[in-house]
Parts: sequence; C-alpha cells; structure tokens
Amino acid sequence: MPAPCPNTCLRKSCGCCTACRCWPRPFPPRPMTDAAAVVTVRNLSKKFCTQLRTSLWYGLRDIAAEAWPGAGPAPGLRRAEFWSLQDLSFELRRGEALAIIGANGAGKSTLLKLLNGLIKPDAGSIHLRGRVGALIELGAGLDPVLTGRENIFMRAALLGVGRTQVLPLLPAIIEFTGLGAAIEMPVQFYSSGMVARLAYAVAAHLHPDVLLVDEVLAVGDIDFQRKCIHHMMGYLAAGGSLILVSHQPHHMQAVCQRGLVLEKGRLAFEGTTTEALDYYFSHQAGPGSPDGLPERTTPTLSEAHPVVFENLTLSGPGAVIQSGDDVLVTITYQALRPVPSVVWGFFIYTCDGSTCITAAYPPEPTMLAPGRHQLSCRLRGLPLTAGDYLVKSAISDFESRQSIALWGWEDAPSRLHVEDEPSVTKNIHKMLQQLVTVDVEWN
Ligand SMILES: Nc1ncnc2c1ncn2[C@@H]1O[C@H](COP(=O)(O)OP(=O)(O)OP(=O)(O)O)[C@@H](O)[C@H]1O
Repeated sequence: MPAPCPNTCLRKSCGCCTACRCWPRPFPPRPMTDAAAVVTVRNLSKKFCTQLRTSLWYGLRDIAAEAWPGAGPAPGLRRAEFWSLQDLSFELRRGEALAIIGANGAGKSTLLKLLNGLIKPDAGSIHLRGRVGALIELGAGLDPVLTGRENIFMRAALLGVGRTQVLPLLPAIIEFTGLGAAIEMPVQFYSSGMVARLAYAVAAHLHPDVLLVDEVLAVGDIDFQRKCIHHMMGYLAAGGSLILVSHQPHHMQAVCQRGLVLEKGRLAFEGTTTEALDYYFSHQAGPGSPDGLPERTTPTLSEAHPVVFENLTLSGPGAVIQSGDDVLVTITYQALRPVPSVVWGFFIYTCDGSTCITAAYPPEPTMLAPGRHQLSCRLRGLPLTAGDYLVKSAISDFESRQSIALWGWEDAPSRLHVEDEPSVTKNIHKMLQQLVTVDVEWN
C-alpha cells in the first residue's frame, strides 16, 4: 500500500505522489519539519545602474566575463551603480509570516524579485524549499487580450500547473475573485483592483509553499483586503509561509509575526512586527519635535480664526493604553464669541497618517461659549491592535459640516500608543472590524 499523498492532491483517486501523476509533479513533495527553514537568505546583494546605456554595457561585460572559467561579474560598484540590496541575511520557517518594511526605494520589491527568481543576485545565496507563489508586479503574467477565465489557466501554467489540475479549482478561484460576469471580459478592461483580485485568487488556490505578496492589497477594496487577510491566516495555519511587503501597518500586524526593516537596501532591524513597525516609524521621523511629529503651529484667536484648538489630551500615562481599554479624549479650545450649533469629533489614524481607523461625531450639536473651555468624550473598550496611532480632531458647523477649527491636520496630531499581546486570532478578528466601531460617551 503506497504512502498517502502528502500534498493537497487534486485527483480524488490519488494514492501517492510517486505512483500517480498527481500535481505537483515538477515540484516533488519534500517532507518538511516545522523547524526547517523554507527560505534561507545569506549575504544577499543586488546592484543596479542608474544609467540605461551604461547598464547595458556592464551587462554585456558581465556575460562575457561569466564565459571565462573562474571569472564572474565585477564584485564592487562601478561608475553609476548603487546597491539596491546589500548583505541581507534572514530565514523563514514553515507557517511563519514575515513583513518587509521600509521606505520607498528601500529594496523591498528587489528582494521579492530575487526570491522569485525574476532577477539574479550579484552576491550571496537564496535557498528556497518548495514551490513559490508570487504577486509581485500587478498584471505581470496576465495577457491583457485574454479574459479573466483564460488568464487563470495561463497564470497557473506559468506556475507549472496544468489545465486538468486547474479545472477542479476553477469554481473556487472564480468565486474568490468576486468578479462575477467580468471574469469573461478581457483583462485589459479590468481596474487595478480587479487585476489584483484575479492574480491573488490564482496564487491563493495553487497552494504554494512560500507566498510572496508585494502591495497587492493596497489596490483592493476593503472587502478584498479582508478576504486576502482571511486567506493568508488559513494558509499560514495550514503550514504555508508568507513574505508580505506592505505600507499598511494594519495588514502587517494582522498577518505577520516578524518584521524586517530595510534602509537603503540594508537590514536595519529585525524583530516582532510591532517592534519593527515601532523602529520604522521612529526612524522615519522628519525634522520637528522629538517624537518626529511636526511642530504645532497654533493659529491665533482672531476674526479669521474665531475658534482655535489649544490642546488635545488622551488619558493614560503618556497616552499608552492596553488594547480594549477605555480612553478619555479631551480637547481644550478658545472661542472669541459664542458659536451656536457645532459638533466636534475625533479621528484615529494609523501611525503613518494614511488610513483612518475610526471617526465619531456626537449626534447632537453643542454651543461653544466664548473663552477657554474643554470638551471630552470617553471611548469605551477601544478595539485597536498594538501600535502607534494618531488622533486628530475637528470642530465643525453642524449644518454645513464645514470645519471651524482643526487639530492634527496641518499641525501636530496627538499620538496614542496601544499595547497588546500579539495574538494572531485576536488581530484578525480586529482586522475584520475595520473600520473600527467605537462606543463613545460624549460629555
Ligand atoms: N531594474 C532596475 N534598474 C535600476 N534600478 C532599479 C531597478 N529596480 C529597482 N531599482 C532601484 O532599486 C531601489 C530599490 O527599489 P525597490 O523597487 O526594491 O524599492 P521598494 O522598497 O520596493 O520601494 P517602494 O516602497 O516604492 O515599492 C530603487 O532606488 C530603485 O530605483
């Protein structure tokens, strides 16, 4: 009796991988222990040239040099060259998800392209065990003239999976895309979000051992992002390994246990995702106040600015709270004269200021009395994952919703630091609630 197939076999009659022709034949199953590293990167370096003509010339010289026994490409930098990635080493194990964090141009996509074999390293080594599924460049590997359905077969073929193996998966792939009738439309008419849906759905259903995902979630809508996060969690729980490049701290925190921070192609920090994000945001700080936020420039009270914010405070020592804690938000304002019928509200943003997590206005308008006063509200059980957040506020006219005074848009928003045990299930639960609903008690 042959051993049972260790793969997620696509043939119902499969007995074992050697006796039958079950997929993946080009990638024989490797028994992997949990301790085994699926990806091992050692001293990886990649250089690029800033000038196209020079780079073509260097390319020709490198090919010629490789033809000579013992000779190889130039080890150092030549004129107009720079290191896109330099001396990078890390490991990824089964069931692990790694976030690659870094500013634009830090070398994140270069790393994923090297891992996927799209480009060759100039130095160092990459050892990958198993099959790689990658979503690196949107639209790459898709034929714009073919329909979504036809592209599913083509993309699977590029990953070494034949038509007969794809057929049983087709309904699930199409369902995952959520494209409906658009699946029969040529891909050239797809929006970038639709392309991302199609590309992710194919990669997700072919059970790669390592999944490389580069920013595809950014172009998808909230529904698609949730679906992908759900899928990633299931994929990881089933023993898959993931490398995620994203500029969305929430995505990385929801999915990844570890994070690498790249700075100008070099490894700057390695730790838990929260530590890595903390490192990244504290080292991203621009000029201004010590915590990296720009200096606050308070407008003076005048006819042009009849209401100004003086301060926004958050309860808790240094505004550090535990996830699920209550938070008291207090604004201090000055009004030149009585202002009838206003509402004030607050907005909680991710620490890079790119995504609004939650926003709330009281249902009833208030009247602002002249002089210096305070307004406060209590947020009950704030359901935020660990990390830094920015709190902004606005006082607006109730009727027109035109803002009268703002805190945090042009000047310094207040920073809220949330601490939490990094629990994957808890995080995914919270991720699914995005945009987070908060229970507010207005005072
Ligand atoms: N084919 C190439 N030829 C020349 N330079 C390149 C090439 N590909 C990438 N680079 C350069 O390498 C550096 C790193 O690029 P990469 O795309 O890896 O950055 P990234 O961290 O993914 O940035 P982003 O967050 O903007 O996607 C950049 O300076 C980029 O201009």
